[in-house]
Amino acid sequence: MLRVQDLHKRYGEVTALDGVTLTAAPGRMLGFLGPNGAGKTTTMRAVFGLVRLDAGEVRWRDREVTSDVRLRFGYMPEQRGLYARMPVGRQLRYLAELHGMDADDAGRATQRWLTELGLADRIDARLSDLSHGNQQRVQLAASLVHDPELLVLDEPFSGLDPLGVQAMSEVLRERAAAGATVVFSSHQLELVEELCDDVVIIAHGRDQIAGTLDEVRAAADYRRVEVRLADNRPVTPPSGARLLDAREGIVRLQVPVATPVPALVEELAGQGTIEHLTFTSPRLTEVFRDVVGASITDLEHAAASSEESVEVDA
Ligand SMILES: Nc1ncnc2c1ncn2[C@@H]1O[C@H](COP(=O)(O)OP(=O)(O)OP(=O)(O)O)[C@@H](O)[C@H]1O
Repeated sequence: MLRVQDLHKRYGEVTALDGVTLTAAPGRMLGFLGPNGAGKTTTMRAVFGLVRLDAGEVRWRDREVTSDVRLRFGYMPEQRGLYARMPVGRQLRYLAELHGMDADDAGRATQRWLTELGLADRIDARLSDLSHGNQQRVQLAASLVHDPELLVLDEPFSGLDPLGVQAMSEVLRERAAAGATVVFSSHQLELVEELCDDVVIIAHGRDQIAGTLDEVRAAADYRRVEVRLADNRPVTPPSGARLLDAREGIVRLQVPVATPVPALVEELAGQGTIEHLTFTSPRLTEVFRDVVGASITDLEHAAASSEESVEVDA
């Protein structure tokens, strides 16, 4: 279990972390989300001791995270940090040995991961001679080559083509299934929804919502309704509902969570024959927009009221 507890970090005037707290469990995948500048990279770097924190702590399996403990961690940083001119295989073997593997095991692990990621024939190529997506695969291999118990990846999917996304997804799923704790940040929320068991959304260096994917989606105070009436008859939103959009005959509505489903069905049925009706929790994208939008509004209110109080004091 990884526990990140109440992290605080300022860079001069900028508050990067303002109490970030999260837990990631073995055998599960955690999506670590937040808008640009929310503090995701700073939190991840803190797990690896790369940030001098003002306050807070990181614990692994209820113990302090020392450099020995970190040998069992794997990190794919946002600023990819491998040696551009060194042959791919050589640097993977080197990194495996740095993490305590002997030369034979390091060689085998290098072969295994390059094969698994479709790069076996590039083992002697220089990293800089590979395409962007293949360099990203090597970065992934570098974070995995020592078989870490905790895998932390900063935007691993950015810039990958659909096949690269699929390969990356499969590896992460397989690692979690093998018992590793997997944490990754991403702005591709559909992908997060597809892959993750758990989700944390942060904004302004603070966590805003955390839980299983289902909990986070169900926490919203509305549900999504999709409806199509026979003959594409138009739908008038029932009382309390809000029209989201209408495309190809399907009308999407937001209804308050307290709306009784039978009453909703009755009202829609009164408008025509229902051919299609679904009632689901909002998508992660909607939750993200709600949570992050609300926190920006809160901050603006706080700023406005502090300005007001300055004026009153003056
Ligand atoms: N070394 C640094 N010096 C000064 N400010 C920094 C430094 N590192 C991060 N920050 C600031 O801290 C805040 C959080 O940055 P961070 O990179 O953690 O955000 P992020 O959530 O990873 O963003 P993104 O989604 O854009 O990658 C930002 O305002 C950033 O400018």
